[in-house]
Amino acid sequence: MDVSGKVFFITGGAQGLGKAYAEALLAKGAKVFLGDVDPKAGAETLEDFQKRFGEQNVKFTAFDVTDLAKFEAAFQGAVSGFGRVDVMVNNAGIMNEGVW
Ligand SMILES: NC(=O)c1ccc[n+]([C@@H]2O[C@H](COP(=O)([O-])OP(=O)(O)OC[C@H]3O[C@@H](n4cnc5c(N)ncnc54)[C@H](O)[C@@H]3O)[C@@H](O)[C@H]2O)c1
Ligand SMILES: CCCCC[C@H](O)/C=C/C=C\C=C\C=C\[C@@H](O)[C@@H](O)CCCC(=O)O
Repeated sequence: MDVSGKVFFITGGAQGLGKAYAEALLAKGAKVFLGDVDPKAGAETLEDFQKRFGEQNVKFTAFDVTDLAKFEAAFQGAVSGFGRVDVMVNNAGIMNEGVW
């Protein structure tokens, strides 16, 4: 699949699977908006990716996906900044393997 130039909005993108999806997509020429509730991890990931893939190709905003107003503001920011969102990756979530 050719993702070059496509815009991806990835929640929970500061670390783990969301970060890995973002890295793979950026390496293939996509543009990525990262959202995450963790501002420190998000800022670190943003700095790393902007250095490697270009400042204009990746953006980050800290927000909790359960806060609808913040979620909508971030999404509109991504649409305004990149011109559109092509693919939504609803990755943020909680997995409690320890209690299974
Ligand atoms: N890792 C696995 O083996 C596995 C398997 C099945 C499903 N999943 C699912 O995949 C997703 C990612 O898993 P992971 O292993 O990368 O987890 P992870 O904990 O490594 O990363 C999750 C990221 O989401 C962020 N996040 C958590 N709650 C948030 C919220 N309310 N709003 C915004 N950001 C939030 C965290 O800050 C973190 O950066 C989760 O939904 C998880 O349940 C993972
Ligand atoms: C060739 C043009 C390249 C332009 C690149 C441009 O810089 C890309 C920007 C991409 C996304 C920007 C998103 C910004 C989002 C924030 O404004 C938003 O999330 C803030 C929400 C604030 C709030 O109310 O919580």
